[in-house]
Amino acid sequence: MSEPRIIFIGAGNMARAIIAGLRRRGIAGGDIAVHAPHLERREALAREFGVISRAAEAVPVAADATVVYAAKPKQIGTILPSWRAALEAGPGIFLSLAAGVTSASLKRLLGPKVPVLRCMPNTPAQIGAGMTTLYADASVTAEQRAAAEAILAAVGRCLWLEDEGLMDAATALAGSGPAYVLLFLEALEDAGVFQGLPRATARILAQETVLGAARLAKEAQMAPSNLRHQVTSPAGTTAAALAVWEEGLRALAQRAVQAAVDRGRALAQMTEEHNQ
Ligand SMILES: NC(=O)C1=CN([C@@H]2O[C@H](COP(=O)(O)OP(=O)(O)OC[C@H]3O[C@@H](n4cnc5c(N)ncnc54)[C@H](OP(=O)(O)O)[C@@H]3O)[C@@H](O)[C@H]2O)C=CC1
Ligand SMILES: O=C(O)[C@@H]1CCC=N1
Repeated sequence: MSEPRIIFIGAGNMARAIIAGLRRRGIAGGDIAVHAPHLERREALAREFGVISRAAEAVPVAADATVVYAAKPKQIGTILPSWRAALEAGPGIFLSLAAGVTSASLKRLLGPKVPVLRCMPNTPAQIGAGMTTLYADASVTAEQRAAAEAILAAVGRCLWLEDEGLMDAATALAGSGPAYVLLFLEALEDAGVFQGLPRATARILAQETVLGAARLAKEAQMAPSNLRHQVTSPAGTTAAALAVWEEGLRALAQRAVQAAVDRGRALAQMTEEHNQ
């Protein structure tokens, strides 16, 4: 049997989502290996997707392999050094999902020879509706970028950032973003229940409205403000509600995204200090 070409370090939520996408795209289970400490977690992936389950320890990898880091950012300094020799041996690439961990940090851990790429997917990847930003510096070739993008394209849309400094903002907007939208959904559902709608009805109304508005914004190719004006009759119900939202929503969005950016930078700093 040939060696797997896509090797996951970590068998958690994001690894599972991406593996599911790769299998949907027709990548063979035998082309994918998963390394993680807990037998049950990685064996569950092996049963469900036919991938190769392996202990956490590093092993030599195929020359054209992509090693995907899908364990937690704070563990990166202890996990990566053992993979350095395997990665340095071949022309394979290293693709990190770790929030906040910079290319410079990764290169310090893996050495200057290993092509390092970063990405920031999000949890709608579980259903193939993910939004991933990617970054690689100028030393990474077009073929290496394409190999990384092919993996993330299996779970949704991909966008490249030219400036690594913007990865923190992308993480705060799209990486964490599903949680903001889900909180909004929950709040709308509760507000509907407060007005007397049955819970199940309020949930359907909230879900379909958020989904429909997001699709409209994407497909109509108009600014959200123009589409909002279409809903807003003079002195009508929408105008009354919007006046309340405007009391705080924009300022809250700014503060929330800023808090995520600040936290990302603090975590990166802690990871950096931990790795020195
Ligand atoms: N969750 C999210 O919304 C997003 C997360 N990310 C990033 O993705 C990465 C993974 O996050 P997520 O999937 O949520 O995390 P999880 O906690 O679900 O998964 C982490 C995995 O790492 C494994 N692990 C722990 N130690 C080792 C080791 N020594 N070697 C190999 N694997 C190990 C764990 O193994 P075991 O199962 O055996 O315990 C677990 O499977 C993080 O870096 C995060 O920043 C990026 C975008 C969005
Ligand atoms: O909350 C976190 O730190 C990770 C990164 C983006 C989404 N989840």
